[in-house]
Amino acid sequence: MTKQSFLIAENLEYYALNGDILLQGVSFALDEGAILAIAGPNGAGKTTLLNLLCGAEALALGDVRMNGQSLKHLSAKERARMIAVVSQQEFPDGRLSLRDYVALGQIPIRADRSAEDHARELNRILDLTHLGMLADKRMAQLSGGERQRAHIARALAQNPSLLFLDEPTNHLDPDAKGRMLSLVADLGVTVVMIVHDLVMIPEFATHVALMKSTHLTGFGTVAEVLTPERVRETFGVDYLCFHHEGRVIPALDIRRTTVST
Ligand SMILES: Nc1ncnc2c1ncn2[C@@H]1O[C@H](COP(=O)(O)OP(=O)(O)OP(=O)(O)O)[C@@H](O)[C@H]1O
Repeated sequence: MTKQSFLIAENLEYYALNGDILLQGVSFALDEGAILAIAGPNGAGKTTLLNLLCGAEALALGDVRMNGQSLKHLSAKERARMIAVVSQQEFPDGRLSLRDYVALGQIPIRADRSAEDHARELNRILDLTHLGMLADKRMAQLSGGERQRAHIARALAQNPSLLFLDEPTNHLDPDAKGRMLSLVADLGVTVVMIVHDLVMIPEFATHVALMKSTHLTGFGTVAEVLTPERVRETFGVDYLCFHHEGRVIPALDIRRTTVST
């Protein structure tokens, strides 16, 4: 018997209320522990796809299966024990302390551990995300980058087996960006994230889903999908690869746009 993929998307379709197609014919299979970067031009349908995969929006057609179970048959409680999501629309109560905000992530798994174990795990996550020193600050007092790290820490506190992130490096400076993506890549959980910065993808992702105008233009390993030809076809910019100290360093020539998106 062949091993079943951990996350399976089968012919996903989604429509706006006025009937416009927002997503069509999206199918892929991802193994456990893979890090999938979803990339594509603005308006391609990346957030729509992420929302369907995590169950935030109901599918018009198709199915999403996680660990063999259809998302349609999972209760909200079962989903919360499996999936954590950091969207672009996180508006926490500014009066909450950072520590209390991150602890909200532990609610779905509260019964799994003792209060002491939860407190210990919370401190570990605050350290891991370099937020320990800020734990008593109120959410309203944090900078944009600190708040973004807090959202990710809250998601980690949920101890998910599948983590969905919509542009996780938003507001982060280059050093914090690198540290956050390394952290996410080393978690050992399956991750699906929208990434705008193409040059980050080879450093942290194992797989790429390229999107354009409501559908996938490529799905596969980074080496298979992130090629100069496909990037030019999808984004209309030149994707260059430099060799430096035994590594391939990608770059975008954004002044050489070739097609409109
Ligand atoms: N509820 C909705 N009703 C109508 N149109 C929608 C709705 N949600 C999204 N759209 C449209 O669907 C398209 C895809 O939106 P989506 O947010 O998925 O794109 P995206 O690839 O995430 O874009 P960006 O990179 O700009 O965040 C856009 O043209 C958007 O205007």
